[in-house]
Amino acid sequence: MVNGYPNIKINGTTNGHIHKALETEYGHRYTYELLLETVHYIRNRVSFTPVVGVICGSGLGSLADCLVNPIEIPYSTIPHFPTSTVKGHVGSLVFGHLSGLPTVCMKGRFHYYEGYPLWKCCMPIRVMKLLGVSHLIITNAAGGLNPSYKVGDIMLVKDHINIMGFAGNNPLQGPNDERFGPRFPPMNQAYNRDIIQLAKKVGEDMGVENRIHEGVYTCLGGPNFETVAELNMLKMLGADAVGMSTVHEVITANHCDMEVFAFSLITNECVVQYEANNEPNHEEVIDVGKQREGLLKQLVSELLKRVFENGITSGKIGK
Ligand SMILES: O=P(O)(O)O[C@H]1O[C@H](CO)[C@@H](O)[C@H]1O
Ligand code: HPA
Repeated sequence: MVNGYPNIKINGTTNGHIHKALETEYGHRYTYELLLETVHYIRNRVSFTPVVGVICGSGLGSLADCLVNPIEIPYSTIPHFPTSTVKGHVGSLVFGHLSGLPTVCMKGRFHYYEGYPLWKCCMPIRVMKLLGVSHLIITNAAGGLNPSYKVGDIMLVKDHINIMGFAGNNPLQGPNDERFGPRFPPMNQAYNRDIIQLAKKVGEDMGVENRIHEGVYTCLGGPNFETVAELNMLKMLGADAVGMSTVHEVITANHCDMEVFAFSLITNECVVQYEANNEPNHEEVIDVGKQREGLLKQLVSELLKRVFENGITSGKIGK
């Protein structure tokens, strides 16, 4: 490997043309070294090493309010960081302690529809990894496809369908730097099963087990909400909830060997019939996030406490 590019040799010599082509195609991507500059900037401002990362979904930024002694760093001031452009995504990293654990919250994420390529949307995940984060909690607002889901319910993500990946759009595309992870990462145990079980138990103890489900999330590119035909297709494929984020983040986090737990707040029921006249909208999505913030804060704080009390590291079978 040379600067993250494969050192391709043809007839015994390194092929400069191929290098040049890769440079043009992928040279704009974040190298390991570039991300270290971002990490260096952050470390100069935060005195502790975060072990937990939380990505706050649309309207869920208040999860960061749980942090004790918060230090907030706007994305716009961090070297090489993209900026947030979506309502309900403030655009800052907040460091502090959550249930006694050193934590960093992303108050605002990056979406493909904002014009960022997937590798850019996922850049903060590698930054969190380099900072020391081992456990990542990913949250999102999503439309409920499963007819048993109601607005305000929580879906613990047990798996995903990477629709954008079907067309070859993947955050790991391009030269692979082994310092982040392997060329061909497995994805069949992408969501830590032990943490899912623990979250169900926390839900029971909070008396909200009837509002908590386990299901399959899928992500489309957005920004438009889906057509009736698209939603019916996604249902047939086995998706229980649909959104415009998370999947590529989960892939990037697994690639660099983080423990991942994700949940969706069901903010609207997907309209799967032509006769219905209700339409989804982003304001409603954010409102539902606000209505459920108390419950989600309690769930996340209690879950994290138990994850670390129980010493859950890998939720993978056989590890
Ligand atoms: O996935 P998060 O960021 O929670 O946001 C969801 O809400 C927005 C649509 O209202 C989309 O961005 C969708 O992905
Ligand atoms: N579709 C896609 N993304 C979403 C939805 C939806 O219905 N609700 C919240 N984010």
